[in-house]
Amino acid sequence: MVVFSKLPRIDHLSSSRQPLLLLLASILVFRSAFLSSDVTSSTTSTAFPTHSQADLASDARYFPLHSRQRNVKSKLSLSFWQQFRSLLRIVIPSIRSRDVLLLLAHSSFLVLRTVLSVAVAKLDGRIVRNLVSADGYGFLRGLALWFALAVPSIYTNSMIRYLQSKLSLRFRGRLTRYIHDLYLSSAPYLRYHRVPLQGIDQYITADIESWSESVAGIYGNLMKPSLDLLLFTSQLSRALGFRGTLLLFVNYYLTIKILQAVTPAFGRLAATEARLEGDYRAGVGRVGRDSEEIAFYNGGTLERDILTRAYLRLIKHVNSIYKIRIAYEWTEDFVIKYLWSAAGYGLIAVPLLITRKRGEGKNRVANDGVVADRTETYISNRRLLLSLADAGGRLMYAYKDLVEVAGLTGRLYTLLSTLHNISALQPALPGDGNTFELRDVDICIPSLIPPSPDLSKEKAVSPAFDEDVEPLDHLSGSGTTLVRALSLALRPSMHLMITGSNGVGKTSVARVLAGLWGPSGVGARVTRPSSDVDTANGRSRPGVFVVPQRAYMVTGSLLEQVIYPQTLGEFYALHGGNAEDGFKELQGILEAAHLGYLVEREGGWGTVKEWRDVLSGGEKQRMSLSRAFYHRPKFVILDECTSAVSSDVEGQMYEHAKSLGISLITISLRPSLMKYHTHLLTLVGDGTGRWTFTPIASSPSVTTSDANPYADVIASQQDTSESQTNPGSVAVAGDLIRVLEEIRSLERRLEEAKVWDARVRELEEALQVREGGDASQGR
Ligand SMILES: Nc1ncnc2c1ncn2[C@@H]1O[C@H](COP(=O)(O)OP(=O)(O)OP(=O)(O)O)[C@@H](O)[C@H]1O
Repeated sequence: MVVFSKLPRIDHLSSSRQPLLLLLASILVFRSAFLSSDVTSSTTSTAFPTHSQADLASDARYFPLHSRQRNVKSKLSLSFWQQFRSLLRIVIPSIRSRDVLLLLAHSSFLVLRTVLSVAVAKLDGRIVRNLVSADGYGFLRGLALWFALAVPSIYTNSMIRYLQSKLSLRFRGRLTRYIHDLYLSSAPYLRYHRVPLQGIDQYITADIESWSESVAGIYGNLMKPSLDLLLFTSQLSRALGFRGTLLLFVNYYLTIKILQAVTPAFGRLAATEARLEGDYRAGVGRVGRDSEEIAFYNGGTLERDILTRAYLRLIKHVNSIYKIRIAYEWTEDFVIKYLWSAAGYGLIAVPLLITRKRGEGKNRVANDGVVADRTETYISNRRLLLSLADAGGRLMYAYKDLVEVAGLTGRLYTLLSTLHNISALQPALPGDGNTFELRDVDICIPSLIPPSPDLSKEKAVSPAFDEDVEPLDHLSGSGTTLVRALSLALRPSMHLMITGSNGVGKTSVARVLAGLWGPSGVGARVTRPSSDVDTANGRSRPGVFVVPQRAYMVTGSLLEQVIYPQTLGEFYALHGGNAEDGFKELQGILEAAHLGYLVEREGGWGTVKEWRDVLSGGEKQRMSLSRAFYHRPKFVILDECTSAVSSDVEGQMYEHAKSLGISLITISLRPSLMKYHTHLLTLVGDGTGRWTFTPIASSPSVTTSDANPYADVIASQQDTSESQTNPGSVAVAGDLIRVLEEIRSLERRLEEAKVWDARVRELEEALQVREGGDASQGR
């Protein structure tokens, strides 16, 4: 009786209903205000602000490399919480952000659901009490209240689900935006080009999505059961007294200890699963991308084996997770469903049995009231205990989810810390804005070196780390040296041809010239031409533009292929309301690239196709060159980009580029291209890094001093640097030039031979005609 007298009587429910109704009403008002603003701002809510390079640079301090997860086996280690906090800073950037509002709304509904659960438990007891004491009116009133409570309960549940999905979407949106801004960074970082992680698409797509969903889910899964536990325990403790409450806490403690002992390293398992998923996804992507080449080789069977192996590795791992989970789930089910319920029965039964013994011998009328009270208390307590068991179960599931989130957090942190710790490439010197100059530059293959000794130490102590994360390198260190102490200066109207055998480092020189690789060497200096605004047409003119070996076709319309990397918005802004002029200019550019037929054939500038597959190899190369014609850079680097173009068209395009005032830097092995250049850089390729830089004196393409405003510059360059070399390479360069000259003279003779051949045929025909005439006269 002592126990029951401590319980709040159900009759007092009506007085406690007031705050409940108040809470409900305020949440409804808050929610309607929230949703209406949601509808009006639906377009902006998904567009998150761009992060500037300065913001990103200052964020780097939150992503140091040394706080990467040391040992995933320790489940929720300190480093996990540090990493998690760094990621939270991105998804909830400020206390005044909309996400905090969403979290508040979500939390309010979670609190409301718990309050409603307690009310339902009490009402349950009250209905049964009315039944036992045969109070028909009370029973009907209870039933009416039951339905009244159902409405907010159902509404609350659906709002919790809605707000959770919304939170997850916003987390994903913010993280994606942040990583896009960081990953697709322009020079001097070029992180998308220099990041040393494999399977980056898996990190940016699937990992971000899983992390956002799990984190939004975990908030509800942790908060609701924790609230339930608090509230139900406080309600029950009134009924169970000190000893009962103590036993309840002993029960909690034992549960946590047992489950901790049997919980596997879900974090590491989840991280490995994501990595294997990424390997498989990359394999499928590769086959789709290079399907034609694979089909030419008939390599389907081999590719199938490679994909199957990747898939089996993934499935084997997923299967092992399922097996590991069996033992855990057995224990979890037993503890939560059976141990907790049994403990609950015990806790209720003890006081009941004790009071029964004490109450024996009292009169029958009094006993009727006691039985009704006892039934009500039993029903309420039993419901609370069942809800408690349920809350405990959900808390344990949430713990498991949290450990899995630790794995995903580790992967995302690895991505972010790697991106943040890619150092900026050494900026080029400004110079006069029109000159390309290299001084004592070593061209080195960037080596796979860890950026700090700390990291290598860390990797050594962390087996989980080794397993899941590829070695971290920075594309700025110095590895094998391809070219030593390269020095050259290029001014406008100087046209350079770079030649040398395969793999000698020609493209690598272009990488340094374009700023993709940093220069190495003591006192190395690079001066690059800068972008200018063309005074003639007010358009920006890039200092350098590269047409790479492999033609790249962007996703989008035919127009976007030509103007790449300019955006459609920039194109239309440039031409104001008169885009027709722009299209006319572009048509002229396509004509110059011998692609004039394309617009009509493909159905207009707006046609969107998979251009990579639609255009032939030669067409793709000509399209790439047309981009250079469109942007009219001061210098264009042409890296074997006309190998699939016929030599007559190739020559016309080279001449066209020069007529636009573009200086050529051509990487090629074709001697026929020499005539379009004024200088030759030869990479010797004997492993010593030697080179020669020589004027091509007899170049027929060098314009006369009348037409060429820079002729004096060229002349002075030819005078002063007849042949810039590093020691010992003069002979090799001389040989090469002699060979090239000989080829050119043979080509000239071949042309002459064709003329003589035609003349001989002409004379033979004339002779035949004369002989025929003589013969007829003789007859
Ligand atoms: N990122 C890299 N990592 C490792 N090695 C590289 C890397 N880039 C280039 N190399 C190596 O550096 C050497 C020079 O490469 P590069 O592409 O500059 O040659 P190339 O002279 O342009 O050859 P080709 O005429 O065949 O196009 C090659 O042996 C190549 O394998």
